[in-house]
Amino acid sequence: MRPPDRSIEQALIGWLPRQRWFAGKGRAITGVEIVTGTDMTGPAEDGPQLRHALVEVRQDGVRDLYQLLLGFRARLPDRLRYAEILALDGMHVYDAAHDPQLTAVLLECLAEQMDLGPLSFRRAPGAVIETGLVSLAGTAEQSNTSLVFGDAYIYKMFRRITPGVNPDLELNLALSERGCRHIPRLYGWAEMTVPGEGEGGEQRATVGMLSEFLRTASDGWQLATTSVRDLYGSDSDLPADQAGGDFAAEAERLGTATASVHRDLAEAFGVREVPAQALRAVAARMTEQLDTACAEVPELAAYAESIRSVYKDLAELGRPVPVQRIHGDYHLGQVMRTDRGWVLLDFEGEPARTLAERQAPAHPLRDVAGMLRSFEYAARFLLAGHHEPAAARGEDAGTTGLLESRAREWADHNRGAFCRGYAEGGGPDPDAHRVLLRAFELDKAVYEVRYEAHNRPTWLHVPLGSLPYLTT
Ligand SMILES: Nc1ncnc2c1ncn2[C@@H]1O[C@H](COP(=O)(O)OP(=O)(O)O)[C@@H](O)[C@H]1O
Ligand SMILES: O=P(O)(O)O[C@H]1O[C@H](CO)[C@@H](O[C@H]2O[C@H](CO)[C@@H](O)[C@H](O)[C@H]2O)[C@H](O)[C@H]1O
Repeated sequence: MRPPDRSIEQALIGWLPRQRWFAGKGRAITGVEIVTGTDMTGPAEDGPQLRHALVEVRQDGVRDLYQLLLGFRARLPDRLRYAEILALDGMHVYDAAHDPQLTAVLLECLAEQMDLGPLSFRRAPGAVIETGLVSLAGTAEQSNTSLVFGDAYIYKMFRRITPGVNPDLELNLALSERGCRHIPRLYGWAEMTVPGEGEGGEQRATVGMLSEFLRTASDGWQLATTSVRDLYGSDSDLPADQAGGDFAAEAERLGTATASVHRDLAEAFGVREVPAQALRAVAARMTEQLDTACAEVPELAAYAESIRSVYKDLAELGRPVPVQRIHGDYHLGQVMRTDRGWVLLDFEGEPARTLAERQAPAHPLRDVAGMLRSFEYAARFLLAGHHEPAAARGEDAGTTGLLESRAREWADHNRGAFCRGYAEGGGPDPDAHRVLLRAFELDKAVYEVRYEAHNRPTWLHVPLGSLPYLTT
């Protein structure tokens, strides 16, 4: 007999905060309710059973929806022990995302375009989906759970569910329709009916996306940081382009691929102009973010005046600027180099923003700024501890100065290459839009200061350490 929902809900209060993808960490959970439960396997005497669950989690008066795959087994094999949520009356309830015997059902549902209660599974136009592949749940630090099926597909199971079409699916669908070669091939998606705003309101929401698994790809962050290590380890007289492992040619091609995706997005969703006077509101929002960040991270205050003056330049730009759909959370961890060039992933936008904010059109140089910040991160993150006085680390000041200057050299060299590739690919030339680019880079750096303070305090020195450069 399966435990009653009440017992599962109770167990989830302790289990959810331990999950990497749970967005409400650090806030007390005041209630969990299984809003919909959908059996995805038939009743089996002995075998495991799969139930899809949408749960509402209440914290500080805020209600969030999360998607779970619940597995039920009378005997839990040791290999699934770590995924257990509850054991009651001889039945184990566990996170079935880790059970390939059950996740295989997802591929079947997608291949057959099944409708199961509130859930609908759909194939992308022209796609054929092979079933019977074994899945492995990704171990990456992620906001969602990804299941790799064989070496053919990756199913992204969105964890926090927001009513509406997820921008990742929305943009991937539009880019696929345009034949864009800088995204993984889209095979299908899953959606469901979820409670919406207002009394009795219901809406559809995207809950999963099946894409081509890029099995031979290398991730941009790994490639870039390998190049940085080569430079740190090389003879100090060798310039960045001769130190081995030079990343600049890749950075340039990445710039060109970015411009190509921006062009496809502009054609698919259109471009509109933001009048010059509206830039005051944009600058005011950036200033608000800065004030909040300064209150949380006092070290930022030393740069506040210089940052404000850049935002003032933006407010007074005096000309309209074009805006369009963009990636929205663009960094080296979101791009992969494949045998067909750079491929862009995860068009969801910054995880902490609302759906409306993530769907809002923006200037494409915001993405360029995001990637330039990422180059800065790649160059600086190995300087861990180098924000402390050299003597405290038993080093002389010369070593610190040398590493700092090598970091600057790597970042400048690759920034230049990326911007060149972006302009050559038809994007707005970053060099010709310095006010916009500087404001976007600083806005991102301020976001990162808060992000690191909340999520990875040992990385806080990375965005803080680049502020002297960005503010001069
Ligand atoms: N199509 C793909 N092929 C290969 N690996 C992928 C693919 N999509 C995602 N990944 C891997 O999974 C990681 C997380 O994917 P992402 O879409 O960014 O998920 P999340 O929204 O949870 O952060 C990526 O950084 C990449 O390493
Ligand atoms: O990938 P996510 O959508 O979860 O994005 C969030 O986490 C990122 C870190 O994983 C964070 O990115 C920051 O760190 C990266 C190196 O780990 C660096 O390349 C990025 O430039 C930097 O912003 C991202 O900001 C955050 O939204």
